[in-house]
Amino acid sequence: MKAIVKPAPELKGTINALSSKNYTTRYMLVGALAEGTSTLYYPAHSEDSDAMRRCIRDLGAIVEEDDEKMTITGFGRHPKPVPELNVGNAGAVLRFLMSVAAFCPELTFVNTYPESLGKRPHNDLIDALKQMNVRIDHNGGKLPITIYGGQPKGGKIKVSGNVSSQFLSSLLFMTPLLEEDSEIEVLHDLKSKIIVGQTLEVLEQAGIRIEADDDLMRYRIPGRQRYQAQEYKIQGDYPGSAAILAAAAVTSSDVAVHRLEENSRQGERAVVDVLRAMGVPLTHRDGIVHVRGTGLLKAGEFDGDHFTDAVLAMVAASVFAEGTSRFYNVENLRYKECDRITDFVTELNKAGASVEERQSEIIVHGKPEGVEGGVEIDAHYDHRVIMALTVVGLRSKQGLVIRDAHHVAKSYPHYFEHLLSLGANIELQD
Ligand SMILES: O=C(O)C1=C[C@@H](OP(=O)(O)O)[C@@H](O)[C@H](O)C1
Ligand SMILES: C=C(OP(=O)(O)O)C(=O)O
Repeated sequence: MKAIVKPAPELKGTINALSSKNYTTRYMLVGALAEGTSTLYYPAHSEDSDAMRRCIRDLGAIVEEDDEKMTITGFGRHPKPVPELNVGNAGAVLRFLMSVAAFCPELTFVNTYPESLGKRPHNDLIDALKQMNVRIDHNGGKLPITIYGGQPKGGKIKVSGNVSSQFLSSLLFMTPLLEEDSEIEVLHDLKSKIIVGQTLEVLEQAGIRIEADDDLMRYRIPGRQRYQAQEYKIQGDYPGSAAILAAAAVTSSDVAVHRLEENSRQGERAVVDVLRAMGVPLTHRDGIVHVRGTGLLKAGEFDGDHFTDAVLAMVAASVFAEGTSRFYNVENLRYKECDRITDFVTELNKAGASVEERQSEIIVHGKPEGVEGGVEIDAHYDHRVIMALTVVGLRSKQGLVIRDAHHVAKSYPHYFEHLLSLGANIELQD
């Protein structure tokens, strides 16, 4: 699908935020690891959540759904020994299930997105699982990956945290089910640290006990635990909503996004403060972020690791700010659906923005007068590139054509529909 994004001077209306992708994958997983029946209210519906649902079903969970809820009868620590799983393009789903696969005799994760997930590294998790008596065949740390499990062992486990927090989260979900107690030590830095808080929150709700140091670098996990079947309610998604808020910030707007809890543990909640720091007029109360945009923004300096999945949307907003903005501590954006520094900066500059890259920074020289546009953008298989470039297109002189825009469905299938409902002028062509 091609998205032809035309300039939109004004956006107006109300959106219900989609449900959180990162909570949905976690609640589905803990539902599958429990032995009774859990209920998830308002789970997300997107390619990534579909991937988790498909995989836990393949592994033996019974999943039933109606319009508002999903019930999951789990398999506990006894997944069905299937030969193969297809996680689509979902990094978190792959990494969380690699540890679960350690309970299966032989399971291959296939490579269906060679240009995206197929390029992402998983060595740090492979190294950790090897310490646990799990044998693994892999393609230089990448897909396809075959896990020969059966008898995983706890004990002392070291895992590096400087590429992705998902490796640590994966081990935190699996180690409580082991016979032995475990101690996990995180080596190097821990990137996307905030999201590990979401993992610990969900584990606690599922009745799992874990002792974590305050800096989240060491954990003590008693073995022989059982996940409890529970009821979970999924909150609105900040990372996806960040793109809608950025669109409202760069136009003349009156846009309210509902279902965004003020006290959420999603790191991307920080976008409210980032936009405020850029001078965007907004309020946040009763779960509603209300932007009354003027299109005037000022530059700022931000530690992007605090809101990793919303950095691209905030960079897109800063393209129109007065002054130079700096997003630092973002090196691990290079290991996501595409290289979100080099690939994204290339597309922004193609659109007429003035953006520079460093190994772990994105530097934006703002153009309050707008960018030229009038070019075709490559989506690089990345939903967040698509959402962010759409924001840029809305304030370009000649619009932008985004190729392969259907990849937006990885996390936010209704993104264009939501923007259209606010009055954006976007044509979608198959
Ligand atoms: O744990 C999770 O669900 C996620 C962790 C983050 O990845 P990294 O830890 O690789 O930064 C985030 O970007 C991703 O969308 C989801
Ligand atoms: C990086 C992302 O997801 P994942 O790592 O789960 O593929 C994302 O949603 O932006």
